[in-house]
Amino acid sequence: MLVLDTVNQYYGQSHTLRDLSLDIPTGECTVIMGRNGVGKTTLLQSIMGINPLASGRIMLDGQPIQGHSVEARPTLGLGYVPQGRQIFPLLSVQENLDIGLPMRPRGQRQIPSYIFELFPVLKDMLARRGGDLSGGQQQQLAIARALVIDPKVLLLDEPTEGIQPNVVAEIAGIIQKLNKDMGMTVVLVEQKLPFARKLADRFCILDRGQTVAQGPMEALTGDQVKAYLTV
Ligand SMILES: Nc1ncnc2c1ncn2[C@@H]1O[C@H](COP(=O)(O)OP(=O)(O)OP(=O)(O)O)[C@@H](O)[C@H]1O
Repeated sequence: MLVLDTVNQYYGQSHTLRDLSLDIPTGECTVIMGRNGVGKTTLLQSIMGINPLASGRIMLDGQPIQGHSVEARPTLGLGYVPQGRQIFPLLSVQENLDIGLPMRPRGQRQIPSYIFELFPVLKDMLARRGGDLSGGQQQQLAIARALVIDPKVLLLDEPTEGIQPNVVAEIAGIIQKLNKDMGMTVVLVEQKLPFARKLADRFCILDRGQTVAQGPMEALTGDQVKAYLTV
């Protein structure tokens, strides 16, 4: 279980996450939703240690993780696919993947073979520069790169943003395999409601840095969608 307990975070004077508490159950897919600017990316970045907390605790399987540096968080089992993918455009696909290898245990520093089973397209493009891939292929590379460390929890920030519908369906299938077949805990920031409904077991809606609604996905009501999600 990943637990956020009364988390507060500021950018300068700007109070971005406000007493935010959230339980993310192991093995489930939890979607974080909310309008632009409510703090979804900040929440994921705080879990990854990119943004220091002003107060509150983040615990993974009962252990507080704030004491761990941003570099150490992946070794705790946290895989992160940032918004906008942020692959290295001038490095090859192989080099982008290899970046995670030093975080694997000694003696096991090779790309796990299941990654190429999930993303066969990447195997055919290992020598190609990341920047020469299509948007969908770059998103696949970003997910694959996060998987190199064998994460327990995979955090994905708007993985469908700017991606063609056929690739969105492919990415949905991959997330489902990771979550439902392999039991990986998934935290998904997503604005597209049908995609969220397809994948998520639970939802959490943020508004101005606070959790305003959460529960099983099927309990999300039309009124909540209207109040917090539609523009
Ligand atoms: N590095 C930063 N410095 C200062 N303010 C920031 C920074 N990053 C984000 N913010 C502000 O914090 C608030 C929350 O931003 P955040 O990106 O977490 O929201 P979001 O819900 O992910 O939005 P979006 O859906 O647009 O990605 C916004 O008002 C944003 O302008």
